[in-house]
Amino acid sequence: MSDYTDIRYERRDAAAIVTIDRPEVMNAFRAETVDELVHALRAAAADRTVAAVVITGAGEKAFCTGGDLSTKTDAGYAGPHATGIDIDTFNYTVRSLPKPVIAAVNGYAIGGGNVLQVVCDLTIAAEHAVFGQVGPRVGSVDPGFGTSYLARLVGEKKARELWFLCRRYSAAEALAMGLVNAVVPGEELMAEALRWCAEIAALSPTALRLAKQSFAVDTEMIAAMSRFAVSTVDLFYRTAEAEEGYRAFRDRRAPDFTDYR
Ligand SMILES: CC(C)(COP(=O)(O)OP(=O)(O)OC[C@H]1O[C@@H](n2cnc3c(N)ncnc32)[C@H](O)[C@@H]1OP(=O)(O)O)[C@@H](O)C(=O)NCCC(=O)NCCSC(=O)CCC(=O)c1ccccc1C(=O)O
Repeated sequence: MSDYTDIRYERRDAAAIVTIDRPEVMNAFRAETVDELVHALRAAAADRTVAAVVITGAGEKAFCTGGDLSTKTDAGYAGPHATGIDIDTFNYTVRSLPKPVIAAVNGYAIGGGNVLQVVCDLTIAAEHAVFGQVGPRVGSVDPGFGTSYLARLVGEKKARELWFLCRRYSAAEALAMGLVNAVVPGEELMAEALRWCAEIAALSPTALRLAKQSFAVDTEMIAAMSRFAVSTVDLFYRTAEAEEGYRAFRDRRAPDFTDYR
């Protein structure tokens, strides 16, 4: 599978650049997008000339805005996996990839799009990037990497604030709370990501692989929770409460959850 429809895969020196290419929906992912991301990441893992991977979004507005709500049905996202979208295999592939994966956040990183950058090893954000969780507004939740692992990055209080208030945060705020590693002007984002890849390319690949694996061992319980969450979230997606969330987004109105309190 290299005739991708939803992503682009490019090589630049020792870097592999994977771009989510769905700007018409702010780079939201559907089932095919995630399957293609997994395929591209596996190709980068197998290619000995690749030292590091950069994941970014097409255009200047959005990195990724999570699940594509236009593909969501009353039984969850349209697609072949438990919740429709195989986000669990994506998370596993990033974590098990024996090379650093860098998120280059070029705009909105919202919902599952923020979790996507959270799962990456490193994140560089453009100054205009915007971060946030929106699940409780659109009838979704991402337990595991979206909650506990997020709390490892930003602390328990801040992680709960992200989920319980569903606010948006600037790149400067994201840097201050430990959600990203660095912030650069938008026009310098890819050049900076490629500089980081070049630095990585000069280091011992085996030392990097072992370091990455050792980080992952420590959070395997969270990975297991995320896998379990795919089943539980699947059940939640089938409820009228979840349906109210995504329908409200589509209808461009505020959701009304009063019947479910
Ligand atoms: C990102 C916004 C805040 C930007 O707002 P604004 O600048 O006002 O632009 P808009 O006019 O809203 O958007 C422009 C255009 O893009 C479309 N769009 C944006 N986001 C999406 C989306 N996610 N899906 C579909 N379409 C989208 C929007 O409709 C507009 O199109 P027009 O044709 O021009 O009308 C704002 O757009 C926003 O809040 N977006 C929604 C973000 C959102 O709710 N995302 C889903 C969150 S839930 C989630 O991601 C869970 C998915 C997931 O991770 C998962 C999936 C499956 C199994 C497990 C999991 C798991 O959670 O682990």
